[in-house]
Amino acid sequence: MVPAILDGRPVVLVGPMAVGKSAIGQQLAQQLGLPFVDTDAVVVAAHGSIADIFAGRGEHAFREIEARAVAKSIESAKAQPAIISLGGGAVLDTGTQQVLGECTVVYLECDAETVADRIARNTGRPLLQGDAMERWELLFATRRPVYERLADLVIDVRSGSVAEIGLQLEARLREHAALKQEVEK
Ligand SMILES: Nc1ncnc2c1ncn2[C@@H]1O[C@H](COP(=O)(O)OP(=O)(O)O)[C@@H](O)[C@H]1O
Ligand SMILES: O=C(O)C1=C[C@@H](OP(=O)(O)O)[C@@H](O)[C@H](O)C1
Ligand SMILES: [Mg+2]
Repeated sequence: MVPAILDGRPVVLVGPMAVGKSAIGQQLAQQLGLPFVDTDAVVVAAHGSIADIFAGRGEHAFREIEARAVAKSIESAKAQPAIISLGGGAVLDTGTQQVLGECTVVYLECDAETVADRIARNTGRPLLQGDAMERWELLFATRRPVYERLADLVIDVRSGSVAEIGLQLEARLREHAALKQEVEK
């Protein structure tokens, strides 16, 4: 049976790099007893590391592979409910934007100050080579309107642990599902 909190739709977490999409998605899935799908992990399992794909085949090839992984993951989550976290740039694909119209999209909202330490610790992201913070801020500025436009729910992740934000997100999803049911009555 599909849990009422999902409202029949896959829940998909979006937002810029290092805001916690993977960690909070995993946490939420665990709370709800649902499978968790990280589309970056789907890509890596089939094609090797993201850094190697960027280096060997370029960003364009990565985006094509990513869009297919996102579409497949969302399609299967319609039949077999799951929580899905995307990579930060997946929302740029117009096909993905369309598919997200059939999901509950959660935008994790953050700022440069909060992610600075996490970005400094993890140097594996190909798009953050060089001055990582400058690159992050530039990417965020161009992508922010897309995240905002696609979002059904916006969660402020500037404070709180992964566990605390997971519980907040669960409460917001319940509220959202209940409101939708009320409107559809
Ligand atoms: N609210 C949080 N508090 C502390 N650490 C966090 C929080 N959210 C994420 N992290 C940590 O930040 C790093 C990046 O998180 P991750 O989930 O990989 O981000 P994303 O998938 O958005 O790039 C990970 O080490 C994760 O454990
Ligand atoms: O923002 C991006 O363009 C990217 C974000 C990464 O995922 P996270 O947002 O989970 O770090 C990963 O998909 C790739 O390095 C590209
Ligand atoms: Mg991630």
